[in-house]
Amino acid sequence: MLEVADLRITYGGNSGWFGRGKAPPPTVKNVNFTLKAGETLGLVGESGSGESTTGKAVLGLIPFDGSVRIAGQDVFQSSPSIMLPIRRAAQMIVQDPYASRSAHECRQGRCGTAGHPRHRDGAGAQGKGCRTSHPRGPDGRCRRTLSARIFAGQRQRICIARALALEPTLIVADESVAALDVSVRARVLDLMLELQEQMGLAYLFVSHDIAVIEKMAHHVAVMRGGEMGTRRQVFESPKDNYTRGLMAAVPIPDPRRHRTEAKALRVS
Ligand SMILES: Nc1ncnc2c1ncn2[C@@H]1O[C@H](COP(=O)(O)OP(=O)(O)OP(=O)(O)O)[C@@H](O)[C@H]1O
Repeated sequence: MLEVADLRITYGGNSGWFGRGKAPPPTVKNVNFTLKAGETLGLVGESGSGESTTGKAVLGLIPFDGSVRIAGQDVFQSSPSIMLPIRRAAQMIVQDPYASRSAHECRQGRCGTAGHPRHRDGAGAQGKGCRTSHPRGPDGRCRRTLSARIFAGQRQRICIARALALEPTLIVADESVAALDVSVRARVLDLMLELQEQMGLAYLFVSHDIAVIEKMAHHVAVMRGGEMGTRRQVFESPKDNYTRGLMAAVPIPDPRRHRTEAKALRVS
């Protein structure tokens, strides 16, 4: 579904007076991974290590060096006629459900529609979007509600619905549940897993929340450190020091385990 090879991204490539200054260092370099249909790759790393940048490059939203292929087609080098279905097949679920909705959009019945008008097939896409945002609720309820009055979980489901309205096969989910409280987050993640099973979706899942990655990902790639493997390999027996440090920084919500581990650290 997705092949990324030797990805390199530099922001502000031409710096200085007429671009003659020293080029800034790349934000992302040497990134390689693949993602199969129906699977999730969790992209983790400390803040600023370039996961979001990588997600944007995968969708062709920012320029990059190297190669990104979706369903075998090069994201930048294919002709527009080849790219149109590929752009429809790869969608993003954004990080902030509050920033992504205007207060009146839902009332106007546009909350379930998505993408560039060229991608839409009118009422079909809109109806599908609304059904997806309310899989267990009455059809089209969101059309009558101001989005300012929709609660966070519902908003995030609308973001998911927008991404799904074009029937994508690949979704880049960039901190998609970061703005949600714990119980709503769990419900949205369950919904995403359910949709993955039903639609065979591939997710590139970017999150700083290791617990979210542990729940969602089949494979995990660590930015900066570069370790990659199955969820089990990376979480249970990380080989790289950077990954071990990243895992050790995750707070343990069990005070008894925390005390035992702290004691063990003091003894050693
Ligand atoms: N448009 C931009 N122009 C210049 N620099 C940018 C731009 N977007 C991001 N950066 C810089 O690139 C680096 C990586 O940003 P990115 O958002 O990809 O990181 P991240 O690991 O996803 O972290 P976070 O989740 O905290 O945003 C950061 O230092 C950031 O300041």
